[in-house]
Amino acid sequence: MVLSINVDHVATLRNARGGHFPDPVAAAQACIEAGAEGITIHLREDRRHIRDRDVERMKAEVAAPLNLEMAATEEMVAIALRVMPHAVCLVPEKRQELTTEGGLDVLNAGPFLAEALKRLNGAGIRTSLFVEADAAPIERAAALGAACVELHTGLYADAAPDSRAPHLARLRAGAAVAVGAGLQCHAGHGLDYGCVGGVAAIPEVTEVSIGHFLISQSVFEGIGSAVRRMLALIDEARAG
Ligand SMILES: CC(=O)[C@@H](O)[C@H](O)COP(=O)(O)O
Ligand SMILES: NCC(=O)COP(=O)(O)O
Repeated sequence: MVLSINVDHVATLRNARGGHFPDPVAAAQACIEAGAEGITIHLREDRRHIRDRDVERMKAEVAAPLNLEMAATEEMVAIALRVMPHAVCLVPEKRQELTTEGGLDVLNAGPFLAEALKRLNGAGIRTSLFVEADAAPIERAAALGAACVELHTGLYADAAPDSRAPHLARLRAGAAVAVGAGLQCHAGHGLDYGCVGGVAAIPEVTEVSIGHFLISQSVFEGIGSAVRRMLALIDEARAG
């Protein structure tokens, strides 16, 4: 299972003072040195954390697959085709949201989503749609030509531990639908030490993106320790 670390909130801290540190690129390099196999960044339309220069530097200076999360807009597609990250994950964005609140409304998406996927696929970029773990959006993602889906794990992660079972069952079922539809199945949002194991134990899930909790935990134990601890929990869960 690939652990891709989302370093958005290193940029949040950097932007708090408008300076140069902490540097999200240095954080990404530290994550890779600690054993993470990918980096995820979300270039939001409002640039509240990751900025355009961060995207360019992450591609140029970090020797690991870069997964660029972005809205399905002309502006973002043009940036992706210029920077050429390893992967793009199309996610929903609402200006007023604190963080991503759910999966893309794939079933009601306009024609631009299919166009964006065609252009990104055509450039050789691995495409993914961030979706709820339900058959209809997953199957629609496959029909639209996405290579992957990333299952939104927020409801599972935010649930009280003794209430997670139905959310995990939904993720398991969604992962099976995804692979059955010929998609690579990834997962992410809100995962922490306490709940990552349930998702990591889903055999069809081949990549998880983890950011806010791990960067927050880094404040107390350092980024290398947090990455190694998360990897150990993932490995333990995969081993069953
Ligand atoms: C799509 C998703 O769940 C996250 O990767 C997203 O980046 C969250 O947005 P913030 O990083 O702005 O919280
Ligand atoms: N797509 C999920 C991601 O990149 C990280 O989400 P979070 O762990 O910051 O909630």
